[in-house]
Amino acid sequence: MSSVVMDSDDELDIVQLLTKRRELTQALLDSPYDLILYLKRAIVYSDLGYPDLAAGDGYRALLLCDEVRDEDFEYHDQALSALRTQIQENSELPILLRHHGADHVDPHGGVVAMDLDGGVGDTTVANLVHRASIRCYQILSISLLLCGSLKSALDFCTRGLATDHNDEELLQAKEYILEMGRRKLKSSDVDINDLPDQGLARREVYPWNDHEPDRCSDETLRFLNRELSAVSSNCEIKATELPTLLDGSIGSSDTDRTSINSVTTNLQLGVFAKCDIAPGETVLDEYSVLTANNRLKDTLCDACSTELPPLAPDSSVVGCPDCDDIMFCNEECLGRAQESYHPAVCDMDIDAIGKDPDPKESPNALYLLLLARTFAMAATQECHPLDLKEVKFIWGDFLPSAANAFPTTPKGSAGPPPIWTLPFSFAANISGPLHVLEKMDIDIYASIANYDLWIFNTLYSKFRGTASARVSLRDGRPEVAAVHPLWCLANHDCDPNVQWEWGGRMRLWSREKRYDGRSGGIKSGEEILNHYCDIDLKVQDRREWANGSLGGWCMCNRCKRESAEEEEKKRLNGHGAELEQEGIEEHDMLN
Ligand SMILES: C[S@@+](CC[C@H](N)C(=O)[O-])C[C@H]1O[C@@H](n2cnc3c(N)ncnc32)[C@H](O)[C@@H]1O
Repeated sequence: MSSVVMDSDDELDIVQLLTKRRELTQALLDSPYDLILYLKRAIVYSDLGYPDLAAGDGYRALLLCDEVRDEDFEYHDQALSALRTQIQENSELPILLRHHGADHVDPHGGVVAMDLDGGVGDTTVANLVHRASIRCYQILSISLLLCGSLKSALDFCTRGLATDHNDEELLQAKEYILEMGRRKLKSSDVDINDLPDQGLARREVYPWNDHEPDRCSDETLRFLNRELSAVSSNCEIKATELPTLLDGSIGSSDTDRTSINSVTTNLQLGVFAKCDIAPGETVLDEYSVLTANNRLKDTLCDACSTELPPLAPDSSVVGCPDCDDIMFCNEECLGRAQESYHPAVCDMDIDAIGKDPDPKESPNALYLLLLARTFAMAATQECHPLDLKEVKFIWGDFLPSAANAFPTTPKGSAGPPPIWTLPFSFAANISGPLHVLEKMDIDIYASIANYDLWIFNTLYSKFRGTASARVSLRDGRPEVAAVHPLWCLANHDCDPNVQWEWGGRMRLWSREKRYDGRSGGIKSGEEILNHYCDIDLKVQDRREWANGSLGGWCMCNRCKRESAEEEEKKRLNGHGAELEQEGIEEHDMLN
């Protein structure tokens, strides 16, 4: 894994930019409808190397431009008053609105004479909003390009050029987007509808994220073991050294990988037997409301996402007394929903979001729905989303910020660096979550303390590393997803000693027999070896899956042995032992 070497000047810059970001965030908490503050923070994010977060702020600023322009809009008065204050107090506005900080395409391009002369009349405001909206389009076009979200980048660029068809920065941005589009599509003709929108962003504990716990501390382990004792009598959670997994592009044989992996381990959590567990005995039985399903008007429980029992006169099925069409398995599920998430979405017309998606959008839609459920839990429980106990302690597969700090430039952009492993698109990470919040009647400006883009990204990182899915029997696509915060602490092995089934509750029990017919049972002190993939797959298929889902090849004893056997077979057949690996598209457990 490569990282960027930084000198002390770079570090000083970063410290200063982080201070600016903190001050601007505080200013936004005090004045949430100020589009200029959003633009300023977007530029800081861009200079810090977070184009996804820059795009998020550019988009909120663009929405606020509409609020200023249209007096019928909900936040018109607040947005206009914040802008008038900026005009009166901020003499640097014309400079800010001219061009883009560090990533600007032409530092002197697009300069428009702007006379603010301290006036706050309609003409000044109209001029300023016009210029600000172009600035938003510039930031969105370049930032989305850097994340690889090309279709949205071109869409915003085209909208910007419709506002000012001579804007040099937008014209240049359009060239860059088309150039990358031609390379991606391997064609000289670029149709916006063919451009990819699925890009990547940095997956990390942001330097300002103070919600993450020390996952291996005594305090965390005490808390988690208290939670575990409610769903398991024979296991405990402990810190454990795991081999650091390397992605499939580094070395092709097990010999390469074993020599690299043998020196690298990292401290994570795992689940261990605290007494002998007999074959067939239950290991864990966990209920979660952090579930989602993407079937519109289907017969699933809204809380646990299991199939509802048949509707008969003595059926246990109950509906919410205050809204239509929302059904639960029984009073227990209704009760859990009422105490944990349902009041925030009761009768809110939120049901259609993410439902019946285009098949290739199925996993993204489920993750967005998990995000929506988290928002509802946070709002109902009046808690920060990252402090919910179902979310706070789960694995996020984060990389250190320094490893992610790749300089990116729109010129000749090859797309986001592959070390950025969080799948990102404008729809899934920016507009989708904001749409959910609006449907929940949450003010998307006044609530950034709880619902800022970096928080959505942190949630996505966690869900992509831990959610399990059920696929449709009709078309094999994922249609139901859930996070079981304790189940997901058990590590993977292709020779698992447990089996699991998820139907309302996640049940884990000791296998009667291991995959090769050995008898089951787990000895006290042994690790609970879960399985996240189909263990009947061949070793190469399991490894391809693990490369995308675990973040590297599985190095369990079974994989190492079977892979050596395959290599030997190939050698004997004279085919060579090279294994082709596909590039990583997605790191998640749903795929
Ligand atoms: C769902 S989490 C499992 C629990 C995790 N160890 C924790 O601390 O919460 C999945 C992550 O655990 C790690 N992991 C699971 N099984 C592993 C294995 N067999 N070898 C190495 N790492 C493993 C990988 O980093 C993977 O991304």
